[in-house]
Amino acid sequence: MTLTRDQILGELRRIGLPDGGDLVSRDMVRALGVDAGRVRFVIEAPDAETAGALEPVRRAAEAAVGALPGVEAVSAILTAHGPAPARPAAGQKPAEAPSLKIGRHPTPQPAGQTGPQRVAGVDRILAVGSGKGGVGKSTVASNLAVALAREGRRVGLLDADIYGPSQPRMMGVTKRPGSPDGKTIEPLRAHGVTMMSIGLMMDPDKAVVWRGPMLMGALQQLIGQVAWGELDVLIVDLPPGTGDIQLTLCQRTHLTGAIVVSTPQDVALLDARKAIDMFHTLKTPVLGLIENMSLYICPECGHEAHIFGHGGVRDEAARLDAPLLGSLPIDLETRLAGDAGTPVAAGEGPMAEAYLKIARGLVAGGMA
Ligand SMILES: Nc1ncnc2c1ncn2[C@@H]1O[C@H](COP(=O)(O)OP(=O)(O)OP(=O)(O)O)[C@@H](O)[C@H]1O
Repeated sequence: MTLTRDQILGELRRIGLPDGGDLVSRDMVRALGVDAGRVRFVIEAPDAETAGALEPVRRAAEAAVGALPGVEAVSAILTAHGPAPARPAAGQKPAEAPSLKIGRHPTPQPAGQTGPQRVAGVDRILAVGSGKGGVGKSTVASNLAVALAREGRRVGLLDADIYGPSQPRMMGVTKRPGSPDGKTIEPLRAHGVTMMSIGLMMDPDKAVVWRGPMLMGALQQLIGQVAWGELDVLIVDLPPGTGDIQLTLCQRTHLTGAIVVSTPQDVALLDARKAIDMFHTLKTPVLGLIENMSLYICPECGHEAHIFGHGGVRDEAARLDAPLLGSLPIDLETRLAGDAGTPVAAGEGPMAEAYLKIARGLVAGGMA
């Protein structure tokens, strides 16, 4: 019998909390992943103090899920996401989550401000782009963010992929961000990364039909209104291609540079070249290329197959005189981990190592 999420949530519903309710009714379970007999989930406490008191609950949750038939291993991680937002005083209306009002137009640059601006408290901003969709740009962005956080950097991740925001799923975050003061948006925290996605502000069932100026307004809000805090690096996951978002970001925000992700396939490379040309035109330095889905290693026999071609990204990097920052194989665990909300870089193994290596390279090069 295959294990289901519902079975696991059923067990977790039986784990009571010291101050009433249970793990599920209090919405504390995040990133629940079931992979064959292996179950992973995160228990998210509102603050460090509560998390400290919940260790017996975590152990009880692990034991209860571990006792289900078919479960081979359970890993429950307890996290705390900073101090809880201030409670409204008696009689005061609770602060509403801010809305990124669709249709809002970008504000013009204040008089005297020309060219790309820095974001207060943020040392570096790296844009992760691609020419073609589906090459793994968001996967690379989330894993790099997590790997950099594991290297001790203070990392932010902004999902600016307006048409297909995937960071909430990949980072295992579903909560709507709050705004205690009604002006700034409180970002969320996951896997050591401060994150915000346009996807968390929108109705997931509604298709987005925004025109350029609305997109620019939304991007401006995400960068300027989110309380990012002090960051060593903010990673921006761009939509694929060369559209309004890329243009606005490069023209309005001071970027350290761009990283372009591509598969070795010719059609992907052709589009990657267009993205690189756009960054050059916008005077955004291209810091390097990352080859994703570079090869497939058969888990049964170890045979290596170059499904999307071979060497194309390396050649392109050489042509551009830009570094090849890393080559990442097609890897089932990467896909499963992304779908389950815990990027593969948060765990152990060759893929986590590969991402850590890229992260160390960026830190050593002063880019992150
Ligand atoms: N190295 C990899 N091995 C296996 N699967 C991968 C790898 N990289 C990405 N994927 C999977 O490929 C799919 C597409 O990845 P992702 O969403 O990161 O691409 P993208 O370039 O951001 O796409 P889009 O721009 O269209 O949002 C996802 O299901 C992801 O888990």
